Amino acid sequence: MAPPPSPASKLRAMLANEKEIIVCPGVYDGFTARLALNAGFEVLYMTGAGTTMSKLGHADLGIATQTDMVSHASMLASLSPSTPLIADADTGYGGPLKDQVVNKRCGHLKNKELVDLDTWISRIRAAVMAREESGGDIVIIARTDALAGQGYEEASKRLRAAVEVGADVAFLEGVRSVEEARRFCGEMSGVPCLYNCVPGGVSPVLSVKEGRDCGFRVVITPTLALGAVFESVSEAYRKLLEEGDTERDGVPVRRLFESCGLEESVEFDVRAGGKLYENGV
Ligand SMILES: C[C@](O)(C(=O)O)[C@H](CC(=O)O)C(=O)O
Repeated sequence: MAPPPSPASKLRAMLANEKEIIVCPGVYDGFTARLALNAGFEVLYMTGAGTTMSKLGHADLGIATQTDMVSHASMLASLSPSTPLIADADTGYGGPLKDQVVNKRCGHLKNKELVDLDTWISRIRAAVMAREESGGDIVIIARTDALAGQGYEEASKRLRAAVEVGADVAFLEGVRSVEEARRFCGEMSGVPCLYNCVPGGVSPVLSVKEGRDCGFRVVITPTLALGAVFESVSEAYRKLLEEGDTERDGVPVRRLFESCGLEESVEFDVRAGGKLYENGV
């Protein structure tokens, strides 16, 4: 029997289908990844900002290390090994990928500093070489932050150069208008383009349909889950502190565990001959 396709080749096949727009919910921990999988998403996006906030409790200022990102991505990928995971690799930590200085910041903050084109391209090339040497087929997404400080022409030149050395997808960070978005997708002539949808950032918030109409092939929503948790958890904590409300109608704990694979884990153990859970949990 042929081995199942790798998640990377699944993502490649989705990218090859020009009619398709790949919608990637931002996930920042195992729980949000489970919720996204349970909802039925076919591709997940591990946000670096969310990883830094959830794992380290800090803002997106280049505080997370390569080890933080790799361990987080490995954990998320393990929850559904057949599901493609797009993982933020920031500036590559001394190697690839985005073109900010290593002390990067969220692309929607001010006064970003960039490395020069040659330095950035060597980062992308390093990722491409690592892919070749590993015999893998991961999809490399090149992101430039040049739009804010250096303008459209420079940003577009950088992305073209990145594609020339082997990047698969172009990510123009901080697109400023729908017109710019359309122009960019049109001019990248066939190279799949990614849209970063961040409320309160510098880019318009586009629906999936609007993103598709502009010509984007991939949409990521890095802060979607963070925003939802921010609102609802802040309110639940406020109610507990100020009103002593302990959530009488809260989500039953079993349902929470079930959302994270309770039944599958028990079933796996019983099938392996384990006795611990044979009478149920
Ligand atoms: C895409 C991004 O790099 C991320 O960490 O997911 C961030 C998202 C954000 O902070 O809103 C970005 O720099 O845009």
